[in-house]
Amino acid sequence: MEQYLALLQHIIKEGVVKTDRTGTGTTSCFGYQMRFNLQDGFPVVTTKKLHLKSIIYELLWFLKGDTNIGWLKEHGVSIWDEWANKNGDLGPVYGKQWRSWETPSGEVIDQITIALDTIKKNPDSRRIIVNAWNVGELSKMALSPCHCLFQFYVTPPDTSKGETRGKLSCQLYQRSADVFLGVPFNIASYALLTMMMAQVCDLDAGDFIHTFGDVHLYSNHMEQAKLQLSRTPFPLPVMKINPEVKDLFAFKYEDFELVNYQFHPAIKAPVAI
Ligand SMILES: Nc1nc(=O)c2c([nH]1)NC[C@@H]1CN(c3ccc(C(=O)N[C@@H](CCC(=O)O)C(=O)O)cc3)CN21
Ligand SMILES: O=c1ccn([C@H]2C[C@H](O)[C@@H](COP(=O)(O)O)O2)c(=O)[nH]1
Repeated sequence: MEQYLALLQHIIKEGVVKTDRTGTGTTSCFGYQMRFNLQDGFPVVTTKKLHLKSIIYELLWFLKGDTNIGWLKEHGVSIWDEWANKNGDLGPVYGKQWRSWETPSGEVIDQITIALDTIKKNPDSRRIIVNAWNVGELSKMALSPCHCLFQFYVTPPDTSKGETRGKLSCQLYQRSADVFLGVPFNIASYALLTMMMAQVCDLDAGDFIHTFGDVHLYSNHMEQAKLQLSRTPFPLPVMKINPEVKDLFAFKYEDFELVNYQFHPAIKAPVAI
């Protein structure tokens, strides 16, 4: 995960001090990009222990179209607790927009299913986009989408190299990024989504490209970031996914196994609300 350490270093070196909505204060840059070849291993931070269980359950929860924290809490995941109302609702956040975006005429659009169908039937399409930034519903969301738009791209097989399968890549635009707490989650989550989508479309996983708007380190994460930079990263682990699953919406937590994950000790940090 040299890419992640380079991002931490970039913010510490080039960032400007900026106030923010939460009142915490950040060091921030505008615009940055990282690329992960998913054949090189699963991109999980190794310079601290990452809680992969929360990441997998959160992704399955998005894919269910769920926007209430009840299901996450049943599985011991608490990362969304601070933003939910007393009934556990977050408003029309990611799950709603991914699976059931409502148009003014009352039509309901399942963007994920459309993306899957397009990858299978029209892989050269330049319109394979999922957008969570539903301007008309932002005021009803507990938090505006941070990972707000992603696009898929299919590379055809290179027959001169004997390849028989194409590769699926994904690029995410993240408008706002908490580099210490959020970004390790976001990288692993989209890398996994790309691998799952590739498997059910009979493609290999290609690249995950992570593009940022306001990418920041909170002032109370600076020491933790420097501690990570003092540690030597380990080789990346491998994510094994149950090959039997051919329906994106049928994946369960037990279908994933992270093999050979070596990591440095966890580092605690407060989340800015
Ligand atoms: N300021 C902020 N940063 C975020 O990353 C973030 C938000 N707000 N609000 C919405 C979601 C919730 N996300 C979160 C929230 C908390 C952790 C967190 O506390 N992580 C700890 C413990 C992980 C666990 O309990 O599973 C960590 O060490 O990674 C991570 C992502 C990502 N998002
Ligand atoms: O998946 C996520 C969700 C949230 N974040 C971070 C980015 C910001 O630090 C806050 C959101 O605050 P805004 O004022 O709405 O930008 O949450 C993240 O990094 N990843």
